[in-house]
Amino acid sequence: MDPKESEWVVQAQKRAEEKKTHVSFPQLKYPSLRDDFLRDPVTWLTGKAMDDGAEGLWRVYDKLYDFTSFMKRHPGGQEWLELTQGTDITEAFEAHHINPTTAKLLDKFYIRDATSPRNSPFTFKEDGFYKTLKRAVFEKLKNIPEDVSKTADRITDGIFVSLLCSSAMAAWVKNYYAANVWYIFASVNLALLTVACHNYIHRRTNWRMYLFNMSMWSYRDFRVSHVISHHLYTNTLMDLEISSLEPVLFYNPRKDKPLHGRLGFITELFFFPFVFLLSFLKRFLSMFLREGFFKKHFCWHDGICLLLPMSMWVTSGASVPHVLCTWLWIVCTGSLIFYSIAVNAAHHHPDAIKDGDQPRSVTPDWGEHQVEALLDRKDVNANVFAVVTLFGEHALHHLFPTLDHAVLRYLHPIFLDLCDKFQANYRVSTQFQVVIGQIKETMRTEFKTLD
Ligand code: HEM
Repeated sequence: MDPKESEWVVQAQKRAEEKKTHVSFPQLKYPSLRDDFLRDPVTWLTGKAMDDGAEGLWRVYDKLYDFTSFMKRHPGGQEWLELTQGTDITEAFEAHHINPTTAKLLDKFYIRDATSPRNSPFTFKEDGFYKTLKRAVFEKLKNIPEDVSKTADRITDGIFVSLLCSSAMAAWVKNYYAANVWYIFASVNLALLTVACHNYIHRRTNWRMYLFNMSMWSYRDFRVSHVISHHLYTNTLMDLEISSLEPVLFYNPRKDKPLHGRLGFITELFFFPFVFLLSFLKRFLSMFLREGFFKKHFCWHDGICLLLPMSMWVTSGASVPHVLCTWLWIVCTGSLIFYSIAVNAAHHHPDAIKDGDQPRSVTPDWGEHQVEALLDRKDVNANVFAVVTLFGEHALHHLFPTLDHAVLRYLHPIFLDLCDKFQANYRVSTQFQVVIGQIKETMRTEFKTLD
């Protein structure tokens, strides 16, 4: 039986302090290496492998598979299987394959049964919300015109060209005020390009995902911290995006240190402008602290960020120090804009469930949990440009991350129908309300009960 409201708060507080289990899902142990100093993708994957019982193979539900021979042939790209070896990929497998025939391939690679229970609270029942929705979406996709996704491609390419032109102008013009206007415009372009490229990182290998690295971030790191972690274990203790922000005090979902919540809003302001730079520096720090890290985790595409200062230098003819200085300003301001968009997108709101809050079930349907862990914004969803550049259509994007953002609007009728039928807790708000909610959430110091 669910504990009463007052009992929940006491129990949850105790669990948060002990750090032996999740707070909302006490059947799961506290994630290994979660509080490691670096909290980077490598630590996260290592900790997950320690907890998942995959024995160096890949785990899907309670079976272990060896996909080594399949990795190079995987239609979604080798990288997905390379990154997840040794872990439980049930959520990743379910969320990334809409075609029901994909599951039939698993048998070919079966090795043995797992010996420990799954380290995840989520379920995927055949007659549950997510699987029912997935079947309906698979049928619906057959009737959506193929060129719909070209809109997002055009928007992304346009922003990329605009970034190259505006950053070159920022370095070229001599007038102080004109240079500032171009630099701010370039920063906005960089932030919007980073968000737009996120649309491509979730999918099979494609060239636009590499443009994400123009920000100095790594799309490969993001595939772990965002795609495999945040998207699949949203707002739980296994959500790396949340845990990696905790040390900078901006946000403390566990509310076990209330002061963090209050300081959060102030520290955000100091932290946001440097996020791209900090993540770049953190990768270098990891390189020195981890044996073999460079070989395994640095790739040619980590150099893509240098294309921006190089193109500015070539096209503007300005001096190298001037180009570098302008570029750093663009990167820092772009970072501030990107983070302002990201934290005000969907999840950081008192109405979105987080670890510590009382769940409706300790073994929820995965899709229902996704819907509970976010709020959609109707004003953003009304416009395709806003959807692509402001993390719009957030609920459907979480549920079907491989679908182009521009396609998602066609799925609304069946999604709303099934939310109704399964009484999924889907909420729609406005961008303004979500910003206000984000500020309230940063100051929240209480666990939420079912009431
Ligand atoms: C970490 C786990 C995995 C991730 C993140 C992943 C990701 C992806 C992605 C992003 C796509 C492209 C989807 C699209 O363009 O619509 C894809 C396609 C595909 N993947 Fe995976 N995958 C994973 C594991 C597997 C496994 C274990 C198998 C087979 C046993 C598999 C078989 C396939 C197949 C057959 C397709 C093509 C599906 C289609 O086009 O309908 N994947 N995968």
